Amino acid sequence: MADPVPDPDVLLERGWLPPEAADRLCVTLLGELPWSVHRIRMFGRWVDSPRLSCWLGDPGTDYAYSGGHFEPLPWPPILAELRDRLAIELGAPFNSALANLYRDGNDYVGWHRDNERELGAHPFIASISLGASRRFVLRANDDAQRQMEWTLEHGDLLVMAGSTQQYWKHALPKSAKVKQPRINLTFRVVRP
Ligand SMILES: O=C(O)CCC(=O)C(=O)O
Ligand SMILES: [Fe+2]
Repeated sequence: MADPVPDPDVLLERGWLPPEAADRLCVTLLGELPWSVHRIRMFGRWVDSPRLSCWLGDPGTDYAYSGGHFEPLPWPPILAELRDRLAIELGAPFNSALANLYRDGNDYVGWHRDNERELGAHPFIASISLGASRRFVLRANDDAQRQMEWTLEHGDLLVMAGSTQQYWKHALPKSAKVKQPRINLTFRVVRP
């Protein structure tokens, strides 16, 4: 019999950012990041990604995902500070981040893995949630019935590590009742 798929290597720290810091970050990023619609490739077609995004990072951390290619925007000070705190606490040399803005519950991210070659064999991803609470779901690649989910809230930190991207997909489903925006920051280590 094949080895069972390991559980995802996920850590959730509620309220990692205190409410006032999370509020300030959310308002600043909403107003100041140059949000845009990324074009991604889905089932062989180019489509608008169903959310707004902004790719940030050190020079040279160009990132190719879903068929697109993105040059990073330099770190705004408020994000450089957050990156440094995460790097120290988690012991990971984060050099880039994908910021996502879900304008309301109609915006979403479909099932995917963050397993691009640039992220290495065991991608280490630290994800900060700001604004509206949204469901975040993990599903085993080989068994759609095997799922786990969390409601990510303002100020939460979620870390995905180890073999999570190898064996599990994740998604942030639509939610008709959500009327408020949510921002998500996923800090990553991109190798040349
Ligand atoms: O918004 C989230 O919590 C997840 C975003 C995500 O999976 C991604 O940007 O790769
Ligand atoms: Fe992802």
